[in-house]
Amino acid sequence: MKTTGGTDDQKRRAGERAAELVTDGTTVGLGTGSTAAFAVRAIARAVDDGLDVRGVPTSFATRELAREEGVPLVALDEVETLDLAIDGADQVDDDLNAIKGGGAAHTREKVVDAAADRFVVVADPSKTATTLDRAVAVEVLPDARTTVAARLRELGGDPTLRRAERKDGPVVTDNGNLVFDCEFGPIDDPATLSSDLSAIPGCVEHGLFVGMVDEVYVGTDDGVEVRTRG
Ligand SMILES: O=C[C@H](O)[C@H](O)[C@H](O)COP(=O)(O)O
Repeated sequence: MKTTGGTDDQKRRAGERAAELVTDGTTVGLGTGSTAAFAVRAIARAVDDGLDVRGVPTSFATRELAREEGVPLVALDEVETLDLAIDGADQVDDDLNAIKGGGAAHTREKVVDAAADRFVVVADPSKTATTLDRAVAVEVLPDARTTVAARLRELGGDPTLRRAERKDGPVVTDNGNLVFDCEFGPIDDPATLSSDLSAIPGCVEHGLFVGMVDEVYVGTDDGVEVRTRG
């Protein structure tokens, strides 16, 4: 379920600017998606030029990309903290709360992004909103999909099991789970919804990232707008 309306140039500007934050010795979380991919490629070029970094990939897809491009990698279970994480988002509000998971990678992304001293989202103008209102991705244990769907409806949501493209059946995440896309309409209180979703047994992780993002780099047609929390 991709929701972006931005251009590749906008995404490239955001990704490349964020990649400039990577300095010698940095352990950097490598986000997932089309915007974060520009940062990964820019980091790879810096590695070619001699930069010493360790990348922590947030998905199978990003691990493959980073390997192809030549970014040295370290596994998530080998790090306790990261210096920096650079990741995309499906939507970011004025308080820098975000919705992620359009590529079903939000569970590992949240682990990596939360462990980073500095978490920078790279985005294009189509991702910005005053109030979050996109569907929230909810990764669920396969056997818990019926009970979790019922709890999501009790919270006012309208969950739809994400279907795979070019495969019959549902999307299966890198962790072997399923994903609901859950419509809540405008989310006036992301913090409360985030807590409520986290409390559902069988919900592995959801795509609301509340109070986690330090900066958003929004690539525009002629530059990069930097938004900072607070
Ligand atoms: O699961 C995927 C991630 O959360 C992505 O970072 C998010 O969907 C944004 O992807 P894109 O930059 O391709 O719009």
